Amino acid sequence: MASQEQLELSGLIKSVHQRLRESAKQSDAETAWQEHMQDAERLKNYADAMYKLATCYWDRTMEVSSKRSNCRIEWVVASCRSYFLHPTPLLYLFREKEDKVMQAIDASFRYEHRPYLIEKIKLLDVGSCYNPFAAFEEFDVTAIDIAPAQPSVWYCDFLDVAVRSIDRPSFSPEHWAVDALPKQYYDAIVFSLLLEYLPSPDQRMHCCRNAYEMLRPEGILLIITPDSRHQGANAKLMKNWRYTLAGIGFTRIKIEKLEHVTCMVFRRSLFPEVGQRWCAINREAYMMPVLNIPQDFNESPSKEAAPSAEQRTEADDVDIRDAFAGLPFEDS
Ligand SMILES: C[S@@+](CC[C@H](N)C(=O)[O-])C[C@H]1O[C@@H](n2cnc3c(N)ncnc32)[C@H](O)[C@@H]1O
Repeated sequence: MASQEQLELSGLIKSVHQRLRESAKQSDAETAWQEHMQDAERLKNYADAMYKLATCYWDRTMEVSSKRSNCRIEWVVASCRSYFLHPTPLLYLFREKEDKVMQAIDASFRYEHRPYLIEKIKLLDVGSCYNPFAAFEEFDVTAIDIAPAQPSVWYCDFLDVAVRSIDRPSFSPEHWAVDALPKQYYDAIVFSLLLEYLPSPDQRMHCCRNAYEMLRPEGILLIITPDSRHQGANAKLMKNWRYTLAGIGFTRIKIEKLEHVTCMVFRRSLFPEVGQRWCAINREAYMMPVLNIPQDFNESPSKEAAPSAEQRTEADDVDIRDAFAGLPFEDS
């Protein structure tokens, strides 16, 4: 069962997310974000709480219960290894698949692939907080955050970062900050529990477009999103993410439900037509190019009375369960 401290840390994180969403509803997401970014104390408290929760509770619980395969960090590492470094990297399998799709569009399609050369996997961890991937030697990590909890994490707002045709990331060491990030440079970009921090679907979309710009063709975007509901409960939402990202030029190549999160890998396709074809074939009536999260559809908690036992929905039960599991994000 969760300790008092764990509940307090979760509560603090939840309240920051909630406050930001409330303020975006009352003004607009851009204004709410600017105000949020001015609040140095709140950002610092959030960073401290997140760091402690992740390293003292979540990661440790996974180790103790021998469920390391259930850990989002390990999942990202394993996915990158099999995609880039396996004796037969998955990357080449997806080339073959894309070629087949292109030939279905145009029977005369031919493309001469080159080997995807890689020494270390260049990984951009957006919303890194405490730079968990620094511990793995196969990565050359750029860790960024609006509230770094470790000195190896650079200050950077991914919603407001310059994306340039430069040959490496540009830093301003005196400010511990990123000046600009390069186009078509990273092999892998990680959004671990990032998107639900952002109060509006447009901001989430902006992050995904930025990721597309910064990834090498055939690079991958790994998205971890909180999800404690049963397998399939968020299936429509996740399928809509797939639809939306396909429209940008990503192909979803893996999705896996772990105990408290859904993990996905999207490949920056060599040919945007691959995503467009997926959209054309798979579009269902409800699908829209928008990145919603469950919280977008909830009423303001301040206006709601606490539900009685009979009124409680699955989401409320998940709230209660998560408070004890220590994952704070399935909030109202
Ligand atoms: C829930 S924490 C996740 C931390 C870490 N990735 C993990 O999985 O444990 C979300 C992080 O995203 C950061 N963040 C939110 N918006 C951001 C933005 N626009 N640019 C960079 N970092 C951002 C927050 O400061 C916070 O550290």
